[in-house]
Amino acid sequence: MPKIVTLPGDGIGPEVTAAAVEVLREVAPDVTIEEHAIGGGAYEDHADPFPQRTRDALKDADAALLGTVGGAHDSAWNKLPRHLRPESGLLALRRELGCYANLRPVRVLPGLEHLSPLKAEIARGVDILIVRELLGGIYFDQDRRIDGDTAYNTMRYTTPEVERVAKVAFWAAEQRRGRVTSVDKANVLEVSELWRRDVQALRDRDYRSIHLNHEYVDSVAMLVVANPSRYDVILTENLFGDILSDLAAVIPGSLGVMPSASLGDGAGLFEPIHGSAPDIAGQGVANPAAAILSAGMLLRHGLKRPDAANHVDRAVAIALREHPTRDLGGKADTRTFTHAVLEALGTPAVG
Ligand SMILES: NC(=O)c1ccc[n+]([C@@H]2O[C@H](COP(=O)([O-])OP(=O)(O)OC[C@H]3O[C@@H](n4cnc5c(N)ncnc54)[C@H](O)[C@@H]3O)[C@@H](O)[C@H]2O)c1
Ligand SMILES: CC(C)[C@H](C(=O)O)[C@@H](O)C(=O)O
Ligand SMILES: [Mg+2]
Repeated sequence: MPKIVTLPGDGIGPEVTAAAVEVLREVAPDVTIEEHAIGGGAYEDHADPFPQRTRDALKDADAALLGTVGGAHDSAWNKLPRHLRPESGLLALRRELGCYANLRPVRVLPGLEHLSPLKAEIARGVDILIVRELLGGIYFDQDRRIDGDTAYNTMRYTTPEVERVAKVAFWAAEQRRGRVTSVDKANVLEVSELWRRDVQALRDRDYRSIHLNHEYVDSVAMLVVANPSRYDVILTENLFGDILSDLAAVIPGSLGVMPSASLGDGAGLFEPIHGSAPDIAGQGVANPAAAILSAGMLLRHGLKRPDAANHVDRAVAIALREHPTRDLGGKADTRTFTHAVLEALGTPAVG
């Protein structure tokens, strides 16, 4: 029996994870689901944002489903030594699982372009996959410190790190429209120069059927919202991918519909890309679509159950059409939306 570890975390994390778990129980009733602590709450209870008990539970898990971690800007958690902060728990989790490739799909489903603040003709049919490198770059380099009134972080990548995530992007493009745009800042940064060189060399050696081009991150930040249909797969490093994926959430209309899958050496990690949304936490109004779609990605990539995954995607699309949540300009709260998904799961697919 497959085992899934859920890590609800902080803020709206428990609210959206509960919705995703309801959906998982419906479409995969044979799966064992075990809940564990992470983030600020875990620090409060266990003095560690990624407690040993959570690490142990992950050892024999087939996949992990995360909610969100972190507090508001004025939270006392932000004054803790960095390794004890909620976000450090999440970064340690990603490292523990060896999840180096973060897949962040950006899709405007048929008939849902009205949920986008962009013109319908720009949003219609958008289907981008952002492949974000997740274990390297400026996030993880240990050459970092605050030294009086000077602070340092280091962006460093090695060829093996670039190649392993680029392979995932090329593999994904092979299942899609065969195009990869590698995003960097090679006009300024040596790290990007190496990134570009290695991605191009890998394409020329092993993926000659893929159309690869290179663009600068500042330009992509404009083009991805001005003309999103020009992109198929976007491959980029950790920090650029973090920023571009929140920006790309504008296309479908909200961070609340943006799921992700983090893949690598072992069990995958599945999580919405949004944060703990302290401004709405506890009100029961968070959009659980991103968490439910992340459970769908877990079924697809983690448990290799594409039929169940498609079933979930379709149910979420119906619920978004009929009961959009407040972040999308609708009225549905978390409960109403989740009910709508569960109801849609019960109706047979047409066509
Ligand atoms: N993966 C994660 O756990 C993760 C990701 C991003 C931010 N964070 C943390 O979350 C905290 C808050 O960060 P932030 O405010 O910059 O970003 P955020 O993503 O939490 O919120 C940004 C805005 O989007 C809205 N929003 C986000 N998700 C939503 C949803 N599902 N439904 C409706 N509205 C939603 C919020 O209400 C807010 O107005 C910080 O502590 C940050 O470090 C965690
Ligand atoms: C909370 C933070 C560590 C995280 C990141 O920067 O990767 C978040 O912003 C995300 O996008 O998952
Ligand atoms: Mg982010």
